[in-house]
Amino acid sequence: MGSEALVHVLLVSFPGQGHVNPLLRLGKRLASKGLLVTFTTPESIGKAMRKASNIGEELSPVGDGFIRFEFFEDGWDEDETRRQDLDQYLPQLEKVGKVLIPEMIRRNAEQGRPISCLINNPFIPWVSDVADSLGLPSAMLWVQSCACFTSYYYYYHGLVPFPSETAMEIDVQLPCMPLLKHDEVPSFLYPTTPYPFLRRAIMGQYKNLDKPFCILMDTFQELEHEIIEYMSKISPIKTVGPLFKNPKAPNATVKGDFMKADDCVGWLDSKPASSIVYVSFGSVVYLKQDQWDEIAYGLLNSGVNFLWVMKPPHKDSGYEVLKMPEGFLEKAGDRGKVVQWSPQEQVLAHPSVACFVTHCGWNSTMEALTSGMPVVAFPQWGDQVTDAKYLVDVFKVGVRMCRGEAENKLITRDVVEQCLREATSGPKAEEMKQNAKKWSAAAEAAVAEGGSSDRNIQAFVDEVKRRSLEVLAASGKSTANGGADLANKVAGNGVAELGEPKVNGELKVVS
Ligand SMILES: O=c1c(-c2ccc(O)cc2)coc2cc(O[C@@H]3O[C@H](CO)[C@@H](O)[C@H](O)[C@H]3O)cc(O)c12
Ligand SMILES: O=c1ccn([C@@H]2O[C@H](COP(=O)(O)OP(=O)(O)O)[C@@H](O)[C@H]2O)c(=O)[nH]1
Repeated sequence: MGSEALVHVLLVSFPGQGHVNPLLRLGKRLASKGLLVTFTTPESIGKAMRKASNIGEELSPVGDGFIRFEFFEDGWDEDETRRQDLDQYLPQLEKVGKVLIPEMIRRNAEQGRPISCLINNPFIPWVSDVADSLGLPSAMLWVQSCACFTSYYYYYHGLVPFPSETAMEIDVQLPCMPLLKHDEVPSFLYPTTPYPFLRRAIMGQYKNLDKPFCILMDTFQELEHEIIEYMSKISPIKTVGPLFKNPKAPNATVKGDFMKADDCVGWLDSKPASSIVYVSFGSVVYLKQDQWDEIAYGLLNSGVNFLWVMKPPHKDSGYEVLKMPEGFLEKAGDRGKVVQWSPQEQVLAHPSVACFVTHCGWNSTMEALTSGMPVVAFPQWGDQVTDAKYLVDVFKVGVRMCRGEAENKLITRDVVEQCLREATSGPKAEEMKQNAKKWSAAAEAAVAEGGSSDRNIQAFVDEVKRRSLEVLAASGKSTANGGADLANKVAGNGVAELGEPKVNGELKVVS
């Protein structure tokens, strides 16, 4: 069967690594269930992805379906510095996306691949408006935890008091969640956050939350059981995680890294079991030089082996380029390896790695839990502070090294050393390892055939197929004939002239 006959979904991603990774993983999961998936994000990132990963023009088979890429221009010059300012960049993406995405949809229909559903991640909520205007259904992939989804939901609707200028230090109690201390609430919600643009970006998604027919989440029922059950009654959520485990296509080579990972697996292989600490703060967090130095000395003094990711800052970010302390690399010798970007999935799965010093981004959190890897929590901002609370107090797989950037406290080398020792040897380390292994087994079961996330993905795929029949019935064509009629009905300005969708009982699912 050719890819033309498959139901086709378009995934539109915000151009950040922590957003592309989960959406692309969802794409592979949907493809493995027999859909044709087109993944799109701005060309500026497309260029980086093509260079770093195996992404070509062609269709890649994944399980029973296929995935392909198309990128769109964001309308700015390659070296435009305004991209660093989300208050300017997000409106620009919306302006060009509202023209170029409908054009992409029309082109695909003309080429015999009519699109049946749009899926976006947060920060680009206008994708649902584009879908609406074309009479297409849309879904959203939430890329943080359900606990954070709930926190933002309660904040947006003003359902409980949050820290405010007049009451900064109040704790927040949300249903089915542990009490969050004021500094465990996602930090974009503090009145003092240095990143109000990220709060605005997230709130923009909540303004449009009634548009997607489904909110997919990269978490799993067993992990956040009570809060998922509670929020399911309020919002059409479906948990489909951990997305980075794909049992039907485990070796799919399609990856969305923006930077080529440095080769470090040979070095990991050369070290004894459970002897290495892996240190990474994700793709957007940058520490200050004095904090970096303390971590370096903490690593040296603890005597552990370590793999440390030191990624260069974006040239327009305004961050200082960090340096290792004088003589650090010589003192570490073969005990340590510093890389610019790591193949994190492989690192976390490696038997030589004992624990993960992480900024607790949600992707890193899910990857650690799923890999059965204990963590040392070093959150900075946003959802990271909430994720750290869960890793340490709820999932019980972590040691806390700090409480977040808002604390404005230098974590000394002695504290770093002490946390590393606690996480790598002794009874606490053993207990965390056992807990991490339990989460890993629960995660495997959730994505295995018939598991909670697998059932939810299957139900979503079935729903997309059902709705695709409605869309095609409304355009008077079936997928097999290319849906050129739909293409004709999509006007140049992106406004579809379709009537009310209606089901045509005679059409059959063609895949
Ligand atoms: O890429 C960005 C950009 C950005 C700015 C300019 C530009 O031209 C392109 C991109 C801004 O904020 C981000 C924030 C992020 O938060 C991260 O988002 C994850 C998923 O929501 C969380 O789990 C993590 O904790 C959190 O650190 C992740 C990102 O990838 C980005
Ligand atoms: O050296 C690195 C550092 C990070 N990552 C990946 O980048 C993503 C980072 O997402 P996360 O939500 O953890 O943090 P963010 O970068 O969004 O703050 C995760 O999928 C990591 O596996 C990676 O592949 N290599």
